[in-house]
Amino acid sequence: MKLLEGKTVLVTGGSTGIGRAAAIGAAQHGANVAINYASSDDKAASCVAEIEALGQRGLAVKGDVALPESATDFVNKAVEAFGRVDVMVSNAGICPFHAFLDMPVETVDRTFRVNLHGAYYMVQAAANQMVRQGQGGAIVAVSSISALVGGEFQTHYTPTKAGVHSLMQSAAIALGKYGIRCNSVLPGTILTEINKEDLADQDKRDRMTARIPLGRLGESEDLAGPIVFLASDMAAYVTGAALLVDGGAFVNLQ
Ligand SMILES: NC(=O)C1=CN([C@@H]2O[C@H](COP(=O)(O)OP(=O)(O)OC[C@H]3O[C@@H](n4cnc5c(N)ncnc54)[C@H](O)[C@@H]3O)[C@@H](O)[C@H]2O)C=CC1
Ligand SMILES: C[C@H](O)[C@@H]1OC(=O)[C@H](O)[C@@H]1O
Repeated sequence: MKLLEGKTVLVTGGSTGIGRAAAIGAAQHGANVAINYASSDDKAASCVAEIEALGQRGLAVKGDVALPESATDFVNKAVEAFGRVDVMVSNAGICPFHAFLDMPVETVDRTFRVNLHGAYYMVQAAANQMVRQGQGGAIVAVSSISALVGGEFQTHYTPTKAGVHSLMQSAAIALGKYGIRCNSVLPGTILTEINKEDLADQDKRDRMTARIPLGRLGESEDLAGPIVFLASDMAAYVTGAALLVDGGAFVNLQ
């Protein structure tokens, strides 16, 4: 059963990792997919090729999510290509691990701008388009287990993920009257580029794995199903919710 047949799905940071898995998952479920990407034209092109190989239409739009104009540009180009926006997956993010006491101002600023401001502008631009269309829509933000728990080297990052989680709650209230649902997924530790260097430390990797009742770190594809579900009409009465996708790590105190 295809859950997103005929829908147009937009994904930020869609050329790699969780965003790419969401884009491909949406295409497997019958959606045309536009991805926003920051830098690598080759990775974006290969994602579009994968979407097209599934028989769907794909589009890649370059843009820094930290800039408000990237959001309107992304939405406008997707509408030009596909006629509408049904789903926004706000996923782009960075996590430059760093100690707290000597955290550079620029690192804090950039992390906030990409992860939180970027999500805000993208969600707002998509919501305005959905309101203009008058047929509702779905927004899924990629927050994190880090919205709920801290990290010694993530003092600049975890507040952005709590912020994204909170943004989905408030947007769910603001947009409910338009039939637009807003939810977040809260991934645990997923093996992607964002933590490749951090998890090269085998001790840390083993500690993270030991905390997970399902016995393994996550893969990007583990997020595709939950994101597609929240984007689909199967979740028609789900809004303002947050879905942990962490193999059980959060609940594992002892
Ligand atoms: N990997 C993990 O363990 C977890 C990741 N997350 C979140 O998942 C999201 C995706 O990250 P991953 O797939 O893990 O890593 P990733 O590094 O593969 O993906 C991040 C994507 O965002 C893009 N991006 C970064 N800055 C951007 C900008 N200014 N404008 C446009 N795109 C930009 C990157 O180019 C990349 O494609 C992030 O928001 C991250 O915080 C949340 C929880 C756990
Ligand atoms: C990048 C980290 O490995 C990852 O990011 C998150 O949001 C998770 O909490 C992990 O710490």
